[in-house]
Amino acid sequence: MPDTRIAIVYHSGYGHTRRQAEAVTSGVDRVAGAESLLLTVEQAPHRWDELAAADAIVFGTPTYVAGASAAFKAFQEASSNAVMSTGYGWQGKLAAGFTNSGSRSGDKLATLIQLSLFAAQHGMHWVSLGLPPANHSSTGSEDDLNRLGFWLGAGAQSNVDEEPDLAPPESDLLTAEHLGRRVAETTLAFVRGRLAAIEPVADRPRGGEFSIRMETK
Ligand SMILES: Cc1cc2nc3c(=O)[nH]c(=O)nc-3n(C[C@H](O)[C@H](O)[C@H](O)COP(=O)(O)O)c2cc1C
Repeated sequence: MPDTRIAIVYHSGYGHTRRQAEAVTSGVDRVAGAESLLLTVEQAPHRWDELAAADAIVFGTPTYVAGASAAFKAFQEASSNAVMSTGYGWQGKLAAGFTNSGSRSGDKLATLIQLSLFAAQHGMHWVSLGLPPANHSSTGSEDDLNRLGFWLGAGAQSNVDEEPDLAPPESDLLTAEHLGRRVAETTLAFVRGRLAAIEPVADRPRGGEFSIRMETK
């Protein structure tokens, strides 16, 4: 049994963002105690129970016309009925995001902001990329991790005349893998910390079944 399960929900029209999603998944699976669940936005609406059981959800979409793709937006809207309206089941989960587009900028930041607002509307805790920006000096290169210089999530860039076996480049896939590993490690710390904060009823002076141990200096 893994200690934590992390879902990755993504859309990819032509396969490039799928490569990024697979890299996030492999980053999650590199962390002992963590297990990934990779779902497309087409599959996710049939798997709400499995998403409810995950401790974290990583959202991924191509940037189409300066925002998430219409297919990803449809998943967002479906979650409003299926998750928000039925009791905010994703509240307290961790979240992160990634996006891929044709241009180096391509307005990907707008998409990452959109994903983080989506997580906030669900009451989730956002995990940032956690890498310094790179490829911004005379010694930088396209091979650097985080070559596109994002903080909010993982960015990738795919030349529009290249198939997914060539684009996005390895540096962007390694950046996505880093995000997956970071989300898994952060989620494990969060889940284990939450468990450690819960005392069994026998240790409680009064009240219900569990108490949260509040320690003050
Ligand atoms: C409808 C549409 C809109 C797009 N808009 C943008 C854009 O705003 N910025 C950008 O850099 N690339 C844009 N692109 C290019 C895609 O982001 C790029 O080809 C990406 O790799 C596609 O990912 P996918 O193969 O996972 O669908 C657009 C592509 C399409 C089809």
